[in-house]
Amino acid sequence: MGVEIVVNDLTKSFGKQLIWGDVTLTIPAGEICVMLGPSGTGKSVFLKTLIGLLKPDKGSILIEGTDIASCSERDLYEIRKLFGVLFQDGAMFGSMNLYDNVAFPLREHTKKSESEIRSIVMEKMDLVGLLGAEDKLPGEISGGMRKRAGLARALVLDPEIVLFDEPDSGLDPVRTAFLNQLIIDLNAQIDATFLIVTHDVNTARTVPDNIGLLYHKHLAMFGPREQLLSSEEPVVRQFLNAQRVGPIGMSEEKDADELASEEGQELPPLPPIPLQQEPSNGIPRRSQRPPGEWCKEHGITPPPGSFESANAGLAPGA
Ligand SMILES: Nc1ncnc2c1ncn2[C@@H]1O[C@H](COP(=O)(O)OP(=O)(O)OP(=O)(O)O)[C@@H](O)[C@H]1O
Repeated sequence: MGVEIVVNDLTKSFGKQLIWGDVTLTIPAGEICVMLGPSGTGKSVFLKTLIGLLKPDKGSILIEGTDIASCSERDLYEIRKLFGVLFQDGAMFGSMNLYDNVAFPLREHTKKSESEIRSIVMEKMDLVGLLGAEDKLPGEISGGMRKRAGLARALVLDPEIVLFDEPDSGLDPVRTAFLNQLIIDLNAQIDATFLIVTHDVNTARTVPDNIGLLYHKHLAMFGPREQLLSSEEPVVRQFLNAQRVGPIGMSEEKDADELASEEGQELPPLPPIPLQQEPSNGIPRRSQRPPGEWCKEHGITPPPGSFESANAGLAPGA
């Protein structure tokens, strides 16, 4: 069913450099969340902190009652078994074929026999559409296949939480669309909690239940997809619509002169909120909410044309 992650008042610095501070959010069990933010705002650092690879300076991360920011190494080892991680480049061992790469965590962390391992590896390879490619080396396959192999490996220990670090980086838009569908289908099937770090605005607009935005050393907003897609908050609006006008500049924040020169510039209206992408079998995911529910509950009128199509409001160039 997936587990909840409760992050409270988290702060992380490297030496004197504050990466982000006061990050508070709850990643709900079984749901899909996307974390966005300009380059260098510390999204990867956030993922690494969640799995205990980096220690925060302050704050807590509660998972099933254990605070992984302060627990013992032994407890951390146990908690880490709940996680599957898809690293940016798939993080495959180049000298091992896909079968051995996917089998690796099972051989390292369990006492399963080779025949049990075989059945799990083949099941996960099937889940990600890679049956038949077991003997290939990572260098012999495309980037998209490597990501799917990395995903199969992230799933072999039946994780309750799956973290995706830029799953779409380096993929063309069609491969990204297939990978997003696979992510949605997997969530429906295994019900784990998914957190995806991405730069792809279209992915953020159509895939998740919730969106977070890290900006300027803090969490600018975190909430249901409809909340962020209907938000007039300048940073959220600029980022989710891939616009140049707004507080985010070429290298993080615009200075006062740049902002002053934009004064009076009319912002384009908010684009329609697209329908959330559904599992390919058409059966709604357990955590899926009816389109428009959040807006209705909060008395927000969504932009005209919202919830009419999955491609509504595609940001230009996204
Ligand atoms: N181990 C480390 N030691 C010191 N500084 C680090 C370390 N890891 C990351 N940083 C710094 O933390 C900042 C945030 O890095 P991070 O990779 O998390 O950003 P990001 O938002 O994921 O960026 P991108 O979108 O470009 O992948 C960067 O300035 C980086 O140099």
